[in-house]
Amino acid sequence: MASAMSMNASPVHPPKITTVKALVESTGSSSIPSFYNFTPYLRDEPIAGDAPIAGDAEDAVPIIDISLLVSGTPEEQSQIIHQLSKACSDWGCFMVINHDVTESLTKAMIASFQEFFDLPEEEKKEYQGNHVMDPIRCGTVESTGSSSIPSFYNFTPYLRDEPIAGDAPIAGDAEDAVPIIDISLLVSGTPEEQSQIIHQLSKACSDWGCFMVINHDVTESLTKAMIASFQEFFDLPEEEKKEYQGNHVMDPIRCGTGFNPSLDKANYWRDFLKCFAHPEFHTPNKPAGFSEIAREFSKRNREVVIILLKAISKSLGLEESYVEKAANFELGLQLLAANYYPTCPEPEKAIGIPAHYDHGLLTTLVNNGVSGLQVKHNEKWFNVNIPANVLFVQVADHLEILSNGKYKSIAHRALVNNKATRMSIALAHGPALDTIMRPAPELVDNESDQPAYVEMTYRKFLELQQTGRLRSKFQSDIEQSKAV
Ligand SMILES: O=C(O)CCC(=O)C(=O)O
Ligand SMILES: [Fe+2]
Repeated sequence: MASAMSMNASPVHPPKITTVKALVESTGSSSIPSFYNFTPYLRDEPIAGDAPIAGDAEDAVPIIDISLLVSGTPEEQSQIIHQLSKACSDWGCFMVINHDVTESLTKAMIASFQEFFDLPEEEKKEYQGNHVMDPIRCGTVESTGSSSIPSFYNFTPYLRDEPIAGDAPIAGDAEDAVPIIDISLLVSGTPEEQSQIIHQLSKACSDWGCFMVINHDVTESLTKAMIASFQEFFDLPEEEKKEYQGNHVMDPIRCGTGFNPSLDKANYWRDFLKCFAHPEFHTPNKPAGFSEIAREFSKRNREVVIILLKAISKSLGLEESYVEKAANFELGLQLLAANYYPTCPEPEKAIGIPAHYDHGLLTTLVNNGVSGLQVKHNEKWFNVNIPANVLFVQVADHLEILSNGKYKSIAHRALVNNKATRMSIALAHGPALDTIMRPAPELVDNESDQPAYVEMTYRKFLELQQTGRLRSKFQSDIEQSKAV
């Protein structure tokens, strides 16, 4: 189901292998093919902040005396060419001295730009351009006189999708720490018990962004039947599964491999099947019984989520059907996704699903007893082992948007292992596709408090995410400033 992708160079696809499962079954080798090797891409994860600051570069950045290139002896010239080669390969930058861009000309240029910026706003407007190809273009970031920036400049929701893997330390297992919510007390507890659970939910959503739900109505036997049925689907001959291959995020049934094939750099060690389960129900018509089990499983999960959304609304100080109404949840998109991670001979090199945030309101997740899920909490990765009778629930992007950032969607990823095939089943419970989602005005409560998120429909959000444009919007700004 997953969402926030952060990789966007040209994809590298394995020749003619349609699923990781087929690959594993056909090779049985002890190393993984190079196009599954994720380690080169671990380097390009951070947008900001994680690398230490080593000091000023002046003493170290190479210095190139260009006058020697122009009028030096042949030895001097080749020495400078050697220095250039080292500068370009070691640093990617250098300082040029003794050139003909005179200091006085540079000073005059700076002074002249200063004078331009000092012109009355009206006069500068004449040169306002919007397109990177406009031959003259001036623009502005207005001073608001406030300590926060207007929401339409806020790129942080999109910056947050930075980490692909590996940067944060592993802090250990999360079971002892992830909050546990006894949903039966929300349904039939005393008023005191109910408000205690609502308080626990509020803490769980704001401190962690995830929690374990116990005593719910998705029975262990139903979950087991669902897992077994997905296993049968993945065991179908490749030819039969091909029928359900879909390419577009809006295809109601989609099976494939990877994560976001139009954006993936490396291949992910994961096959998937995704079906829209609500408002319309779609599933493959094989294996036998699959559709009935999937329908019941999706319905029961949805019932749990409705209970949780009511309690979460209350925990935000809103009336209990607030989130459901704001998201038009009656027509909400529910996506049933199964992830299949075969055993991997080199698990440290590959990744099942890179770090991402889910896009709905809440995600409910179960697995087949094999671990691999990690969540990021306080800048550390925690292993999450989901017990058989527990629904693991994650806060997703649209609850973050609706709560104006009070509750944040949680970064998570799936690692692979060399011992047992892992399967997880995630249900993304989202708003209706054409409902415009924005922060609840009640949670943007005073003048200085701006809505922290841009409004858009869930459909638009999904489409932008799929093309990588939630993130590349940010990158195009970098391109523009380079192009000036
Ligand atoms: O396999 C897992 O545990 C995580 C799956 C996931 O994050 C997703 O499907 O979005
Ligand atoms: Fe996810």
